[in-house]
Amino acid sequence: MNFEYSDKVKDLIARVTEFMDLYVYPVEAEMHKQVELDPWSTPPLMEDLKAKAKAQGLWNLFLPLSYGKYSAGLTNLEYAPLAEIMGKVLWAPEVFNCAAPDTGNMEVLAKYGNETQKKQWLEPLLEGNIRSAFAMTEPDVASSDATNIELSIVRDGDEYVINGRKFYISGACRKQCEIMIVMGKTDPENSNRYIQQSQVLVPMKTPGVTVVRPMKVFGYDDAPEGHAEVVFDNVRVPVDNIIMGEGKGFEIAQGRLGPGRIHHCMRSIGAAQRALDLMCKRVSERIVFGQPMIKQQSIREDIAKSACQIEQARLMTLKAAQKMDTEGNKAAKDLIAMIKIVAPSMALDVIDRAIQCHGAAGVGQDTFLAHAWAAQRSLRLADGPDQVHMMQLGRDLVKKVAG
Ligand SMILES: Cc1cc2nc3c(=O)[nH]c(=O)nc-3n(C[C@H](O)[C@H](O)[C@H](O)COP(=O)(O)OP(=O)(O)OC[C@H]3O[C@@H](n4cnc5c(N)ncnc54)[C@H](O)[C@@H]3O)c2cc1C
Repeated sequence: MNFEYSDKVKDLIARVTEFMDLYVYPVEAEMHKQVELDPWSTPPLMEDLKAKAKAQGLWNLFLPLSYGKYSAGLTNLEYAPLAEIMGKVLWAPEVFNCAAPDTGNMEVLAKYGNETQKKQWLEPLLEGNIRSAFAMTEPDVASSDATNIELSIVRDGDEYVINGRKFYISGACRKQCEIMIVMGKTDPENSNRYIQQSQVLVPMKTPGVTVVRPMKVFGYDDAPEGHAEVVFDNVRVPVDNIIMGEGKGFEIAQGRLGPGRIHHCMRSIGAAQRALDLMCKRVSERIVFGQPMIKQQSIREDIAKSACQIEQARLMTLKAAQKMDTEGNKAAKDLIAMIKIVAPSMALDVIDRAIQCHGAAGVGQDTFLAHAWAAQRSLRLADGPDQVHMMQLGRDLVKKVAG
């Protein structure tokens, strides 16, 4: 394995770092103020930053080479250090049009959408002109098992009629969110539970779609993105809005998750690294019992353990990314599961230590730590709870050895 970056990637790392230093970190407080004023709209500051990033060619870096004309030309391995830098500020990935759930939705449309769907939805998403959501989880069933999904999609002539309730649908609260990819069942009685599901494009403004409320994450509403509870009450869309065809929902969901999961992990590493950097600064400045905190052995251990954990996770992420690039997402399945199990918990450990070093300030609003902790804790659920990855990984590893 060779994780030495090419000159092209070194240049991008320098440019994304400089962009963050010049334009993102200095406006973190201002961004929060703008969000508070109008929680469910894209803040004007975000639009300014997007325009700057786009003008500098720091745009859509996430889309791997295999997506042809839509790709910015980077492999997963090359994108990893860039996503890590963006992950240091929760809202920064959007500045570069590299934020979930849009990234996953763009990948789905690029890979599985037809030409009309691409024109109508992928192109404005790639331009950053609209936002999107992916609606799978339902409050009434254990949604970590996609075969449980109950939302019904029934064909009626040239239309599908959709009924059901979803929650924690990231992005759907935002006024600029125009399209949802909705997972439901077109064939609930099929004896094969993996072809009961389909994915359908539902414009947010379709009659019968209601955003009931923003769900919270440890008290955070994560505006302007938010995580919506959404009701579908006799929602009608043309049959052409189906992606790939009936019964393909599960297959598309599987195809979407590999890249999305590893992108989350890259950003988790960035969040952990920023927490460690803050911790280092704090312990060298703060005097406890007559000397800087760093003079204490336990603090040095916290710093050392955090650095070890971050580097382990980083290397594992790079290995998974490289395998995706060289052998495909399916071949990298085990490594992606491993890093999805490891990275958010690692980030939680590191952020928790950083919180402790910061005392009360660590749980407050003056550092990014508390919100970062909440986001990383959610990631142990979102895109599949840890236990589901472990269940599948354990099963597959044993199969390889014992047949
Ligand atoms: C901040 C946030 C954003 C999200 N964004 C989206 C989104 O945009 N779109 C969307 O569709 N969903 C989204 N989700 C939902 C998320 O994907 C689901 O919460 C997740 O898939 C788990 O489904 P569930 O909540 O129904 O939990 P359940 O399926 O009810 O599982 C509950 C718990 O059961 C345990 N469990 C499950 N299986 C096993 C097992 N095999 N062995 C042992 N224990 C097990 C796990 O501890 C699991 O956490 C988001 C969630 C959060 C918190």
